[in-house]
Order: sequence, then structure tokens, then C-alpha cells
Amino acid sequence: MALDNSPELLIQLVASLNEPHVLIDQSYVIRFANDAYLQLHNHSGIDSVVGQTCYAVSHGYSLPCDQSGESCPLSMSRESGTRERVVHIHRRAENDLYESIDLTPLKNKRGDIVFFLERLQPLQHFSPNSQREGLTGRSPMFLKMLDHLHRVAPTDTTVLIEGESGTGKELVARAIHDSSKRSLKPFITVDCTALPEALIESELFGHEKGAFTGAYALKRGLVEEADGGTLFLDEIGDIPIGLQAKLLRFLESGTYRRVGSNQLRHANVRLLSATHRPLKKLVENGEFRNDLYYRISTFPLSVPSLRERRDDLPVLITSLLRRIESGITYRVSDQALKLLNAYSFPGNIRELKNILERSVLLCDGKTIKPCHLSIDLASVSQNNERQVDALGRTFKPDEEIGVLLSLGLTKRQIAMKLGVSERTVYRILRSLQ
Ligand SMILES: Nc1ncnc2c1ncn2[C@@H]1O[C@H](COP(=O)(O)OP(=O)(O)OP(=O)(O)O)[C@@H](O)[C@H]1O
Repeated sequence: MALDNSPELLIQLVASLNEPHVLIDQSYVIRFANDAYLQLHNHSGIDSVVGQTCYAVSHGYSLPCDQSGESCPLSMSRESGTRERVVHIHRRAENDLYESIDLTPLKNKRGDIVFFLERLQPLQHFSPNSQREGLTGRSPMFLKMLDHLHRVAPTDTTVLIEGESGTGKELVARAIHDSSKRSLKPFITVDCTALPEALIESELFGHEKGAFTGAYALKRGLVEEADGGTLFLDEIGDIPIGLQAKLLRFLESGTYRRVGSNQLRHANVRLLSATHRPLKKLVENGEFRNDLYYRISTFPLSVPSLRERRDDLPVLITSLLRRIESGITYRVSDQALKLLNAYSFPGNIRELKNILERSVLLCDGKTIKPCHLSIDLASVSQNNERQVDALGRTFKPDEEIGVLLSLGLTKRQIAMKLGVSERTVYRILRSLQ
């Protein structure tokens, strides 16, 4: 039976699937949704969905996603003629949901696309709503990262998580483990920062009693503790070159020796590693082994800086404020949000968290205002490409004053913020006229 004339068989097939599926036509109109889909999205019945466009039902948009500032798997698939996958945030009555969309074009005998079959998979462990723990965000960069995370998590592939300090690399590693088939097994973190070679070796692989002075008892290594689960090497770029060969051998063969023992042992771990240093550069400088680099970076996952996901500031602020146990529900004033928006955040989300923690201590009411934010004004700019920390420049006081004035601060408040007298602020302003 030709697909274009009769989707009945197709509908029967979709109805029989256990996972949430919808059938969409060329004009974005939902032609069928199965029970799993209706249940997941709390739709009262099929009539509330069929005949409507996918972008209206999932997002409340009046135009397709790619005309509403998001990626649209349907137009991507129409263009490529193949299956497409993306992560979207879908609207639900009580709370929104991250969903991985897997869209397959269905073609007729002539090879023309007639329908699109969309499979939706809710991402467990994450929520786009401001929540008390875990990863959160709504920006396109963040959703792309989540899509990559979701693809690699169920496999045993080694992942190299790259990103500036404080971007959430450890949370990403944890999320990969939690979303993997090893989630019920241990997740062991090893912080490789500035530890001497002998110490990391005995931490990783353990030691026998008497192996070295001070080794009073046998010690099991972290690879042994991670057996069956995930080993996360944080700041892998700091692993001393001498130990890199042993690590590589372990990754290739799954075998290792405790310090002071000849016995070959075996551990089955999935390796995740993170770095804020450019590992490729370290390889070029001879500080990191080339072969180890390729072994650990099968799947590089880049975590965006806060500057690259400024749209996420509101949801991150609400989320981080909820994590501060104060018993008070704080809000951030529009002016304070503007100031935060103009800041470069060299320390990323960790710095945002610290700023908010301090602001809560300084704030006597429930509204966080610019005067409660202790941030480095030299790094504040409305033009994000001109940040001190990224480019090593400092801003002139007149530029800073301009920014602060536009944020609604009085001249007195500006003087206090900049640590200059009010007269100086007036003098600079006069010189600008
Ligand atoms: N997407 C996010 N949503 C909410 N909180 C986040 C997010 N990303 C990071 N955080 C918070 O920011 C802080 C820093 O995160 P984390 O330690 O994972 O960063 P990191 O990149 O591993 O830092 P470093 O490179 O210094 O080790 C943590 O308190 C974490 O809870």
C-alpha cells in the first residue's frame, strides 16, 4: 500500500510502539500521536494534539522552530533527506522537559518524503527549570552540549570534557555516569592537580604494605574501587609524564600493578577526563603523550563558558539562589541583572555562585541590587568582546562610569564602587561632555 494514500498501517504501527512517538506531515501538522506520547506530555486526549502543528504543541510557537530561534529537526531532515537528532525543551503544563528528538523521514516509492516519524526521549537527571541540583540551562550552546552528552553517555566511549574553570565539567562527568548503564556502580573522581607522581600512582593503582616508607598498610587503588563503574580524572593535563605511560597501559589492557607488587590486576572502568588546559598544546610542547591524548579524547565534549551562554543567566541565578540554604526566596533586581549581564565571569558558574552567596550575606531584604554584587568592575563591559580577562586590557574609568550610569547607579554609588571620590566622578563626566 502506497504511503501517500494511506497512513493507516503506519498509524497502527506507531500506536503499537512503547516509546513516545508522533507522526508529522510535510506542513508540520501532527497526524498521529501514540499513548506513550500523550501520557508523557499530559495531553487529555489525541484530539488535543492531532491537526495541530508540532511547534505549537511542543513550544507554543506560532512559527516553525527554525524561525523562532531554535533548531528544527524537520527542516534539517527535509534538507538532508536523512534522520536528524537534536535536544529541545518541550513545554508541559507543570514543568518543562528536556527531550531528545529522533526524527526519521518516511519516503514513498518515488523517494519523496511523505511523513516524519518523531521519537521523543525525555532526558532523565536534568531539568530546564531552575532546580536545586545538577546541570541546568536553556541556551542553544547548552542544549547542543546536552545532545552530545546524551549521545555518548550510554556507550563505554572515553570522553574528554574540555572547558574553562568553573563551567561545570565535573557536573557533566557525573551526568554522563548517571545516564550510563554503569550508573548503579561507583563514580570515582581523581583530582590530578599538582599531586606528585608517586602519590597519584599509589592513589590510582594502590600499594602493597611496605611498598615505600610510610606505606604501613595495603591500600586499594581508585581504579579498583571504580571497577564496573566510571573513573573521572579531573585536570588530566596535570598528570606527570612518567605516569602517563602506566595510565595508557591500563586504558589499553585494563590491567595494572599496585605499587610494590608484580601481580597484574584487572579493572573494568569507563574513563572520563576533564581539563581546562589546551591538551593539544601540551602534546606539542612534549608535556603530554600523543598516544594517551588520542586514547582519552575519543569523544571530546566542550562545555561552554558562561560568556557563551549568557541567555542562561536568569535560570542559573534562580537555580543557584535556591541552592543557598537561607530560608528566603531572593530575587535579583533588573539593574543587578544588567550588571551581571555585562560582567565577563572569568570564573564562570563557580564565580557566579560565589557572587550570589556573598550578595545574600550583604542583602538585608529579599531583592539583590547592584550594591550587593561584589564584582570586579574592571571586567564589566557592555561589549563582551572587550573584556579585561580575556584580552588582558583594562577599561578606562570613563567607560566604567558610562556603564554604571546606564545601569542606574547614582554618582555617589559609582564613586564608592570605583573607590574614587565623588568629585572625581563629576570631573570625568565633565571631561566627557
Ligand atoms: N549548568 C549548571 N547548572 C547549575 N550549576 C552549575 C552548572 N555548571 C556548574 N555549576 C556549578 O558551578 C560550580 C562549578 O562546577 P564544576 O566544579 O563542575 O566546574 P569545573 O568546570 O569542573 O571546574 P574546575 O575546572 O575548576 O574543576 C559547582 O558548584 C556546580 O554545582
